[in-house]
Amino acid sequence: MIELKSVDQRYGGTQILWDLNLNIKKGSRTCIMGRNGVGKTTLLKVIMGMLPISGGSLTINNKDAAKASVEARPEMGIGYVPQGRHIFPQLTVEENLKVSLNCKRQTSKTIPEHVYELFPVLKEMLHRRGGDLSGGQQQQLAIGRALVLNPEVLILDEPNEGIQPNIVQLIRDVLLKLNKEQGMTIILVEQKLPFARAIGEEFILMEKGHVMSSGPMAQLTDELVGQYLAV
Ligand SMILES: Nc1ncnc2c1ncn2[C@@H]1O[C@H](COP(=O)(O)OP(=O)(O)OP(=O)(O)O)[C@@H](O)[C@H]1O
Repeated sequence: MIELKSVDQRYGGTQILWDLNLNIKKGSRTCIMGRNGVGKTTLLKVIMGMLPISGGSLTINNKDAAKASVEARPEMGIGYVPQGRHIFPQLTVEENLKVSLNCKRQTSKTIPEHVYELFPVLKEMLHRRGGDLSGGQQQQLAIGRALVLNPEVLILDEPNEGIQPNIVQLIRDVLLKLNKEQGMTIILVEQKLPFARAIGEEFILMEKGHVMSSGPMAQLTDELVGQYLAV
């Protein structure tokens, strides 16, 4: 459902992504891995339409998405949880969640109850300012905000950075539930191997803007880990 063919991307004169090919299937769980600075976030931003590509093609549900703006992504059924969460600190939890309701895809003007069922703390803290929440609560808010639009694909950039273990477990359980019960496609950038193995059915290993290896998670050998992930 998301396909990249020979994609190149540049920041000014510096090429970051090189001849990148990727085919994300509907209902799959894919984990993108690699050391710091290899281009994982850049790849997600390309899929999100936040960065233009300088070569190749990007299609979403067989439609050319290379020139479609980031604002068009929710209508295409894509939800995004950025690195660093990017919640609005001055707005309440409820107001943060309602930000998504302004999007055209959303016909209802209320927050779907399942968001609170998945993350009960959001209901408890509905009137608390986003900036006053803990890191783990903010991450639940960031994921909840993306889920308000009932996306078909959920893209997450290192959701566990600086999060305590019980919340990491909750996020893992929520992602697996969304995938298994709703068939939601999950694309995850993750550096921590146990979490990547728990979520990913497929892996993609990147280095210096290239995909070096990909396949079923069972084929992610210690040798590949040593070569492309260990620091
Ligand atoms: N706005 C920018 N302008 C120029 N170069 C950038 C910009 N953003 C990122 N880069 C460079 O692009 C490369 C890839 O960065 P990117 O953030 O995609 O890597 P990453 O694999 O997600 O790293 P991390 O795990 O640290 O988040 C890095 O060399 C980075 O310095």
